[in-house]
Amino acid sequence: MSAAALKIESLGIRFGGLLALDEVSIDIAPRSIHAVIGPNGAGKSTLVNLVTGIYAPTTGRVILDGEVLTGLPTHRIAARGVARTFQNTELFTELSARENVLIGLHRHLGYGLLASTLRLPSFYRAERDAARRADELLALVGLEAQGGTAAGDLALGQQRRLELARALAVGPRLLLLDEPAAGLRAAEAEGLSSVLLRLRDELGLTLLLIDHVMRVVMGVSERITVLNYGRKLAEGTPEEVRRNPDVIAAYLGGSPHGA
Ligand SMILES: Nc1ncnc2c1ncn2[C@@H]1O[C@H](COP(=O)(O)OP(=O)(O)OP(=O)(O)O)[C@@H](O)[C@H]1O
Repeated sequence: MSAAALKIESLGIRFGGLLALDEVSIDIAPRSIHAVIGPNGAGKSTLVNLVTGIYAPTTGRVILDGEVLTGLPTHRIAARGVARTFQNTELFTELSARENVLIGLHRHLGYGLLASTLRLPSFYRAERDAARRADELLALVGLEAQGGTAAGDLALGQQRRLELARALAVGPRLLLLDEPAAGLRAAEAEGLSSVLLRLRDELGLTLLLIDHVMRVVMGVSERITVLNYGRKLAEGTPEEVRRNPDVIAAYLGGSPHGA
């Protein structure tokens, strides 16, 4: 897996009369964690939906390692190595943690209906490899002891890490995270932060992180972009952003949780 550089160029989208994102440009270095923060309705989720191809922009484009993603269908963008997690976890609660990861792996490996129906040797080999890979991914997110536990029985912090493991099953180079720390207790948020750092440092992933939990954002990000009313309000290191008077003013009305 090579590290991915993401270039967001003058990206904009209009929903009827509302300019939800107004010509926003962001450069994200390979193998880095870049956060996008901003008050509710600032355009953060819209940005993720534009990068993953769910929405088509009114202006601008998204470029991953020199290749233009804008205009490609979502599955082609995913095939280029872009994965995401959602604000609300989308786990199969009745299935075990390991099975949830295996589903992600099967979708990705797709060893073929013929091999699986006829139980060809390639099927068993693929199954064995998938089981090993699922356990590796669970260990990576600190859930090695929870493989057999139903996803619905895991604590919220564990469920969020399981979502990460499942997203990793498709072998992404760029991971987009939509509020992974929302609602987590302090210790859980800390556990999540250390997993995010591992994904960057051990897997060499590039991460675009959206979150309101400032402890996590400030603790893991190299750079932060602040959006407000669809526009870029500020950008810089966590320290620069924290001291920026425009950012402080934008947050005065509704201070970010966990700040
Ligand atoms: N599909 C859509 N149709 C119409 N308006 C939309 C659509 N998606 C988002 N919007 C509007 O675009 C603006 C930006 O929304 P978005 O969800 O991106 O904000 P956000 O920064 O992610 O907010 P939050 O922190 O609450 O998740 C909002 O005013 C929202 O109502």
